Amino acid sequence: MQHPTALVAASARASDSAAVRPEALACENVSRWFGGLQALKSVSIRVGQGEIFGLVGPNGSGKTTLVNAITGFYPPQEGSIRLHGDRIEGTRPHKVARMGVARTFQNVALFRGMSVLDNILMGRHIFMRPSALAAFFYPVWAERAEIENRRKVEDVIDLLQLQSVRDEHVDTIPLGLQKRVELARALAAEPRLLVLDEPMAGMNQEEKEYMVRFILDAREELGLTVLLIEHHLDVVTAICDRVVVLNNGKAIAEGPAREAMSDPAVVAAYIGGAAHAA
Ligand SMILES: Nc1ncnc2c1ncn2[C@@H]1O[C@H](COP(=O)(O)OP(=O)(O)OP(=O)(O)O)[C@@H](O)[C@H]1O
Repeated sequence: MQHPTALVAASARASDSAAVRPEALACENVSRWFGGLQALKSVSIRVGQGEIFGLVGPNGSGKTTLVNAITGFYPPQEGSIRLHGDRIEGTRPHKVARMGVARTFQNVALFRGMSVLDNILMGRHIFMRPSALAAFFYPVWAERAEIENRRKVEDVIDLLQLQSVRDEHVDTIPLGLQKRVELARALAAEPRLLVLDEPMAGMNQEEKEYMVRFILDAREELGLTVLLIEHHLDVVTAICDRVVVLNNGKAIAEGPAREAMSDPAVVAAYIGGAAHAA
């Protein structure tokens, strides 16, 4: 297992080609208010296919609000969002999911009382049709679909090395593994864009290193684009091709992670804010 900082060179090489990648996601002048509070102020980002793009900024800067705008939970009141060229602003979350966007949440959001395997299978729900009727009229089709769902889930279990806990209840496994199960459930949906909201929150160093490795493996093997909200700045500089830094709802820097993070406006925002970088 490589330490995250050992991955800087690979990330730097990847960023060289970031500008010429085809577009996966583009937000243009996205704004969102909550009552009198403007949480996003005309934010624009462009994410290339296959990039790991970091969303960084002090607490309350608007990172989750931008992710919620993209995934349809809180549509923007101004601006546009394109996913692989299609306009999606205002699209409902389940439709955005069907268009190939999967996300994990800041606080672990697993189905308590269910096994690791069943939680990951839930990630396949977007491929499941009204099954009772289908199973009655098309038993062969339903059986094939079930086999395919289970095969995909087994692939994800192998990729994220979850074999040893596959039958455990999620409540009984450590937080680091719960976060990995959440990632597995997102990958089971076969997304093109994977949105990770603080996947390493609350993790120790070893758990962080595993998570870094799995995100890189998933990007590599599944050809994903990744949008990553992360407070651990060592991880951000190690694995993100590019980042945008938000502060008070505004984008104050964008570019390769190291350059953006050393921008004087970013340093000032972090000193002035409540950053809890590692
Ligand atoms: N549903 C909501 N209702 C009202 N205000 C909200 C809502 N969601 C976010 N906000 C406000 O919008 C601002 C941006 O919040 P957001 O959660 O996007 O920040 P963040 O950068 O993700 O913060 P953190 O790093 O702490 O998760 C904050 O002032 C927050 O209180």
